[in-house]
Amino acid sequence: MSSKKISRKDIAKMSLRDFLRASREPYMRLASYLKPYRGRFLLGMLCGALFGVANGGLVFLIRKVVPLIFPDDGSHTLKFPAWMHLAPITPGHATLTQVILVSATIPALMLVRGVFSYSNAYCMLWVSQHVLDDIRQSLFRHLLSQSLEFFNRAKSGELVQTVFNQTRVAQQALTQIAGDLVKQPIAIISGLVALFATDARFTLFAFTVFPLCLIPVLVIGKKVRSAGAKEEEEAGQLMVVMQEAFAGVRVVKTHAREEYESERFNKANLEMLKFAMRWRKAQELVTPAVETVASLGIIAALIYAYRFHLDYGRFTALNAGLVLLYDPAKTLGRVNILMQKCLAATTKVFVLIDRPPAINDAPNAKPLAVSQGGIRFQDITFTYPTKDSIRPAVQGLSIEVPPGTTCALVGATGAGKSTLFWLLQRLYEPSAGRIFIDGQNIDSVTQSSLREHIAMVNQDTFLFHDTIAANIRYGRLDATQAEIEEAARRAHIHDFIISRENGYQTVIGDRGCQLSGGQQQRLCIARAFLKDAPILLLDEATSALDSETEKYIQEDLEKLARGRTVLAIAHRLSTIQRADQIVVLENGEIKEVGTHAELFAKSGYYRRLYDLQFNRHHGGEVPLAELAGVGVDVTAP
Ligand SMILES: Nc1ncnc2c1ncn2[C@@H]1O[C@H](COP(=O)(O)OP(=O)(O)OP(=O)(O)O)[C@@H](O)[C@H]1O
Repeated sequence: MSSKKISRKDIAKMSLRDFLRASREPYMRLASYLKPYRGRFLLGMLCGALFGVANGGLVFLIRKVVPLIFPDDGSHTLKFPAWMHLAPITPGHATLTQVILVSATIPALMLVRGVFSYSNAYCMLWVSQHVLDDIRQSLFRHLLSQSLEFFNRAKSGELVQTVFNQTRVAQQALTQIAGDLVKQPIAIISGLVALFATDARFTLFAFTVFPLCLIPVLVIGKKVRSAGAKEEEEAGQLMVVMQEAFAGVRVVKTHAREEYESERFNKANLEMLKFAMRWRKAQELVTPAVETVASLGIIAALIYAYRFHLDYGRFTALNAGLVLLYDPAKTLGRVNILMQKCLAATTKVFVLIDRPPAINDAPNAKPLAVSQGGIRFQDITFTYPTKDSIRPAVQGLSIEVPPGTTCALVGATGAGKSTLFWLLQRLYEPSAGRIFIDGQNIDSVTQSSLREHIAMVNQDTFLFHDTIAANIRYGRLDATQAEIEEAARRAHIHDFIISRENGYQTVIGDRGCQLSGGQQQRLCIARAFLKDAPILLLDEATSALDSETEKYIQEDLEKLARGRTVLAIAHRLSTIQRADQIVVLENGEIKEVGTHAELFAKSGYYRRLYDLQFNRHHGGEVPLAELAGVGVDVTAP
């Protein structure tokens, strides 16, 4: 089933009937989430219905009890069923005990009605929280299954808003509306039955006014549709601003842009406030408008009582009935408004849930079986699926990396080196060509098994706001503490960890911000040691670490690379010199392939890179990227 996206403009233009028709599909989808909880949901509905019936019962009861106190209103002796063994009560001659006993039935029925109301609310809340949990989970899981391309385009703040907030609004739609649509109409019907049974003519007379009460609901309802949807949209924008400011707080601070960010936040906040106010104002207007129109009914009732000499007991019961009808009628009026707001949220949630992931496992996909770890790129061409991609990031590229060897990728910035990493992990699909690992086409194996066999250490380390142990364990979730410590030892970070007061249980802050750059990289290396994958993707750091740390990390990486098939984006000549094969890339195509000695002897592009380094620096190692990327035209003869 798919959800067609309905724009705000469409919603604003729709008539109520069209709107209800369009909104049926998301509600049917929502209702399908109720299936596992239908027992409790139905119980909640039943309690709601019994609450409604109790409403009418109260009118009957008042009608019976009040005349006992007022003897001259023409009512008859109150007789009880024989099995109750109670003496009849004659109006005006009831004893105090009898009055107390009979009057006590009103609070007793109120209590029963209250229990039904509470049980209804409790069941609906319970069901709604579980439904919310399920919708959130399936949405979150589904979002994570989307390709990298999806996340490149999506604003993470908006995603957070949809997963957290829109699902909540959708859940309210389901339970509050489903609950009220049964409870309130039954309360109204039972109230009406009691009113008609008490005095049909009075009820008809009073209800000449009732249809008028619907007018404000319909008029105002139309106005709030767009405001409700727009408020949700603006809330998404607010989340985007917040998320970016917090995630990029270092950039914000180092540029002293706190004021600027506050302004952005303020602007988004005011926009949201504008629509929130519009929505709330309309919602709040419904009640007084309905009440004002309904008060006209009082005139009708009083005229009727005067004209037809209504007795006091009957008059009290009828008025109680009208009062008891008011709340359900008001709630039903609000349900209409709530439905309008919920539709936008529900549609948004299902549009995301229905979005198929760009990359799926083949129907008969098997787990990848790696015996040696040989990699082969065969005639690969790939263009990023963005509107402004004018040329392929990688074109007609073939590379063979024999098992257990290291292949260094060299080239200027934007040459396509990282793209090869993403393609090998099947985070993007090439438009032409195939990639094999140990002879198995990677699109014929499961994505999870493929990624289990590949470890990646890159310069853009990401650590979670969690303990050191948990961050290392991310490499292999079933690792024991001893294995985690062993990995940390091999990455030369164990001593540092145990020197901390809480050792492996030290929490390292957002993105590991309480650690230095070198420590963060070592944790990532430890993670890769723990993963122990046969294929290693290595993106060497270009960021300035002090030379000693750099040297140690280089040693750690060499140790990590031993016995594995390595594809390395090499920024250091020492790595390149040791590589079994160097692939020099330019604009997504292979320029040269060979060992360091072969390429050096060729006097080509690679030789220029090399010479440039030594001519400028007279020895000492500097990152190749510095030459290839930043301001140095390595292609110049
Ligand atoms: N997500 C993306 N969407 C669109 N184009 C992209 C995307 N990522 C990279 N590109 C483009 O693809 C080309 C190759 O990029 P890639 O990241 O592979 O280069 P690189 O050689 O790794 O560069 P660097 O050394 O600077 O990291 C570049 O022109 C880049 O602009």
